[in-house]
Amino acid sequence: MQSLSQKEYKNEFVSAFDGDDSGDLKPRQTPGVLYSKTVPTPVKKPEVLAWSEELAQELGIEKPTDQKDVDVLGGNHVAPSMYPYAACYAGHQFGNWAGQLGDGRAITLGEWEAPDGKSWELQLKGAGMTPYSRRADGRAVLRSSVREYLMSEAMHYLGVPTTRALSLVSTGDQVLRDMFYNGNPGYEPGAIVMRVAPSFLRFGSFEMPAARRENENLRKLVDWTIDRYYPHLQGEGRILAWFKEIMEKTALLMVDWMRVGFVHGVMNTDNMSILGLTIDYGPYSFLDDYDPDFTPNTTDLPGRRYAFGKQANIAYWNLGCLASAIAPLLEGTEELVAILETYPDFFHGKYYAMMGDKLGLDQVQATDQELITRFTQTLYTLNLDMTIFFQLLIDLPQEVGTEEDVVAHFQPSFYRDLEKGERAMLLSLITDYAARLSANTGPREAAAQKMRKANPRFILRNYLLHQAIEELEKGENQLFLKLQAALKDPYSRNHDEFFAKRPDWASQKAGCSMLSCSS
Ligand SMILES: Nc1ncnc2c1ncn2[C@@H]1O[C@H](COP(=O)(O)OP(=O)(O)OP(=O)(O)O)[C@@H](O)[C@H]1O
Ligand SMILES: [Mg+2]
Repeated sequence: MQSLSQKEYKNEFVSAFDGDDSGDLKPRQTPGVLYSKTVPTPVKKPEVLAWSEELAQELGIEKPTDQKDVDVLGGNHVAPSMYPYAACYAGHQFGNWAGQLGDGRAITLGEWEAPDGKSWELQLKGAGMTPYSRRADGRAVLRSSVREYLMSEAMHYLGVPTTRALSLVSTGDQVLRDMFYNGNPGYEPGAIVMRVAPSFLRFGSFEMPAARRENENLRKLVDWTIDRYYPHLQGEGRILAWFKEIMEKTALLMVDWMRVGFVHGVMNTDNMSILGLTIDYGPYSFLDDYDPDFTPNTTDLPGRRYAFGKQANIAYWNLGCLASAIAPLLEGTEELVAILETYPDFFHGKYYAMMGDKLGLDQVQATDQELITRFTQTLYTLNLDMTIFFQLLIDLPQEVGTEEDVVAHFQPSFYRDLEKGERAMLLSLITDYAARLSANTGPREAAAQKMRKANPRFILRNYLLHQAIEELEKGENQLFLKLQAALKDPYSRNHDEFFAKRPDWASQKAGCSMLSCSS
């Protein structure tokens, strides 16, 4: 175990590429470089609110005991071997080219080598102005930092690829935010999350040099990324092979999001990880009642571009942007396009296999695809709670029984009374499902086991986060601690105090269902 302040950090990204070493924080375009040196701006009084001990153990990081370590987490101390920087990236936002964006409030401090030899970037989110802050302040509020801290860890324990969060620190400073975008800004407590990931490179990191026609930078970045993160890909054609892997990782990520009912909310290309990780926890949500049109992001309401059911398509679109960015490195685009076009089939194959696991099917036949579609249609039409419904499905009795029996069994997943036709719809689905389940080659218990692995029982619902944040702002952390414990064990029945639908009061309340990007 080593302490944050005494570690010898590596800075391999910085060593590999030209950067802007000036340290100047004035907002500006930085052509020709992939990053700018950025020292975090000190905060008034950093205090550790939360610490991810399991992650720290894995990385060999000592829990902060002295002020210097806490100061690293708050951006008040930069260890001598660190080279802190903000990365320069671009992006397509809501379908439009946005040009240079960059880390406007994220600062990578250095690379931490873990005992197993793996390297992790340590990054502060909310640590102050960078050359990419544009007109904003480089800060993050407690509300959004709690959401990022808890949710990235929750996703990890759900088995969904994600950036991780090591610590949550309050800064002692106030941050001005117009939370509802209604012209009524107010002060909120500031906070900083230390995130870790093998890399925070995004699709937008490649779009930037491509847009600037900096072919040398682009080629070097692609080569470096493959050597470091995809080292098994060597020789002729490796850029294509690399793109295929990113395509597959991204598709698998979408499948995982659909499995657990996660809606990201801001799938711009600058929020797409080159490693297929979930990155940037902003106005995200789990689904409560199943609705493919649900978007948690108030800014996204007009087009619902980032709604739950559109995520797989948006990922495809985003992969198209990445393909365009790397195309100049290839002789022609035919093969690249051919790989891209395998996405829909690849995704659908994995999607149906995943849904088969959720339903406990031994294998998914063509007729099962119809059954799967009936499930999602029924969930949607009847406004059923996704998570609770699949849990109840695991406990379905061998004998399905009458319509009353079925309705009573699934009652805990209802947000409203069902009409006559809806009750019949549910009965017929469940009857057909039970028949299909008995056609499995394995025993019923094997199906149940598969279902328990595919279907989370605890999800971090927005209203729970909202309540935990309200408490924290009053200086209480009871609910926060309970959620932090529950999220580590999401497939068990050990945290059934949270096994409940979103309460009525939370359905329209800001922060409990929908959120703005203000963070
Ligand atoms: N308070 C802020 N100060 C400076 N820049 C910001 C701020 N909030 C967002 N940005 C910048 O605006 C762009 C889009 O923001 P977005 O909400 O996707 O990212 P984010 O939540 O800040 O960070 P990340 O993607 O690193 O998790 C990014 O370039 C981001 O750095
Ligand atoms: Mg972002």
